[in-house]
Amino acid sequence: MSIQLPKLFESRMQRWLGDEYEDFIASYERPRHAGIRVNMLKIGLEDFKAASPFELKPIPWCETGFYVDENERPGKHPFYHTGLYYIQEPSAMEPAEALNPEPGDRVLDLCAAPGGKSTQIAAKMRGQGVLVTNDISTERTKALAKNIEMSGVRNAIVLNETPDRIAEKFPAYFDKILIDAPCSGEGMFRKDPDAVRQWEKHSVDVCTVMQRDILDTVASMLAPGGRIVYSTCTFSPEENEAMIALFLARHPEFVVGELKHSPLLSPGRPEWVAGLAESGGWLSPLLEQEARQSEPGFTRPEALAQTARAARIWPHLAEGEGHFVCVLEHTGEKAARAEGAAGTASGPIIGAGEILPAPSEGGRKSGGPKGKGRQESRFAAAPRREDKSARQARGRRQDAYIREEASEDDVRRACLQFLSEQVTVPIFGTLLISGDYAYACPVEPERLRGLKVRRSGFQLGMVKAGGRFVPSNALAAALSPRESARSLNLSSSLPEAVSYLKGETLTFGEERIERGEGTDAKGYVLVSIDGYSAGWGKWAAGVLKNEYPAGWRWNG
Ligand SMILES: C[S@@+](CC[C@H](N)C(=O)[O-])C[C@H]1O[C@@H](n2cnc3c(N)ncnc32)[C@H](O)[C@@H]1O
Repeated sequence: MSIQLPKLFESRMQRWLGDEYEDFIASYERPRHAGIRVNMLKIGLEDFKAASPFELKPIPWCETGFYVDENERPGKHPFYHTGLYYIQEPSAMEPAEALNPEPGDRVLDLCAAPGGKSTQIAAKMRGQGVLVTNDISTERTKALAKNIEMSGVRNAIVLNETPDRIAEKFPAYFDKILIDAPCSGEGMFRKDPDAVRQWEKHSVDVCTVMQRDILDTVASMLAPGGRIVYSTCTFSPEENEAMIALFLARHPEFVVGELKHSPLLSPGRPEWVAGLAESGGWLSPLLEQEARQSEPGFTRPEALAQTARAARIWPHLAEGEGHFVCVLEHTGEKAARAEGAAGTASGPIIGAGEILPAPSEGGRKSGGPKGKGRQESRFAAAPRREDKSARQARGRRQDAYIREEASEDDVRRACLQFLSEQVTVPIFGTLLISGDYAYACPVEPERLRGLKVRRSGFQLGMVKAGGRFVPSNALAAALSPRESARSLNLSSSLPEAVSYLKGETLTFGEERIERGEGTDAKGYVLVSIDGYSAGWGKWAAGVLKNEYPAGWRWNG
């Protein structure tokens, strides 16, 4: 066998799988499976199938997921840069399917980096509702923010926090929570040789402590009647069935929900936990202690039996790596949420030329723009009255822009001005200014106070020296060409697309810039590839200055 599996792992699997072990171990000789998931925020499924440069084979448990040949290098196609798909391990597509987020939901993805499941959740939410996506690792939230933005997500906040600090700000808030838990990673041994190196005797023990704490904290953030999906990419029953059974013992207000099983999604294995408990010595110290303390703990047959309703994806039974998924339903009654609550389709918009109050949790506060007509209108930055001292202060600030930070009002004004000139659709949320950056925040900004926030919402842009507003690439990626006052379409089959993605300057005449009548060709242009937005360029006198961000560029 080319992969050297840890001996202890082998003996544990042999013990649990019995006759099935030979098939299981033989799967390590077969190649791993690569997958992509179509981003429905940017393209419809049928359109993608028609345009796909790759041969696609459906992934049975995810309608938008497809197996692709890794040798076709899906990361090296212009469509990848336009966010039309996300490269994702096929089994990893199941947890967000089980969570089933819907437009208007409030969703937390707690352990989210680098963002595979968050982008999947966001696509299902269709830009409506609130997605809080978080990871405890500062470094990993950089990739998370980038993936959220490249996918054109408009309703996400990216946090870099511990679960308990989020819980302080969002008690009983979320309708749906995904815990893609840190785990011993046994299911990833075939895909990632590093996972083998990192696995050691104590991995399972260490992970169970983290998982237990995360589950308990998350329970306090779920609204009555809500749903938690707990997933791992490991086989060990301590981190899966036992973890769930103990959670049920501590939280009788939850039951394990049904999952669509198929020959490819196998049921959970409660009998392994019962066997563990009886034989002793196989449990992590934490679980042994818990099982004793929280009598009847997972030895309660009824709680343990529920874990059969969880699902496992096995590499010898399905085309995917090892995964465990369990739905936990809160048995409380769902409270009705008032129409117009934060982030929903009828919620407040920014860009109407006034500073809107924070969105209320239960519905719209007075003072914000109201009515359908208002939402359909273009942005119009209404002039605001400014007294003499404010005018003088602004004048001084503009003189000293290079040395001084722009004030909140400057950023707000510049942002609204830009939106009114460039963007032809409303944007939902409260305009929140953080340093030089402007965001459309989908929750009451007060909730974010004191938290480590990487993105306070949909990043619209920033103010640079001289008071110049520079739109973010997040904004570009989320808009369609017709939502921008100027746009330029490049063809994926011509070298110009890759030139743009490499950050090169393009030269062309104004006739290629699509724009409304009376709109000057000079200015910010939304650059798309085959009709799907990628980023900004700034055109003047036949030259398009490339604004595609360095960190997103095509390498090599
Ligand atoms: C399995 S990975 C997540 C993969 C991600 N869900 C995706 O689909 O791309 C687990 C993540 O949990 C994060 N993590 C570990 N402990 C955590 C904690 N206590 N709170 C939040 N995140 C945590 C890790 O940094 C890691 O990024």
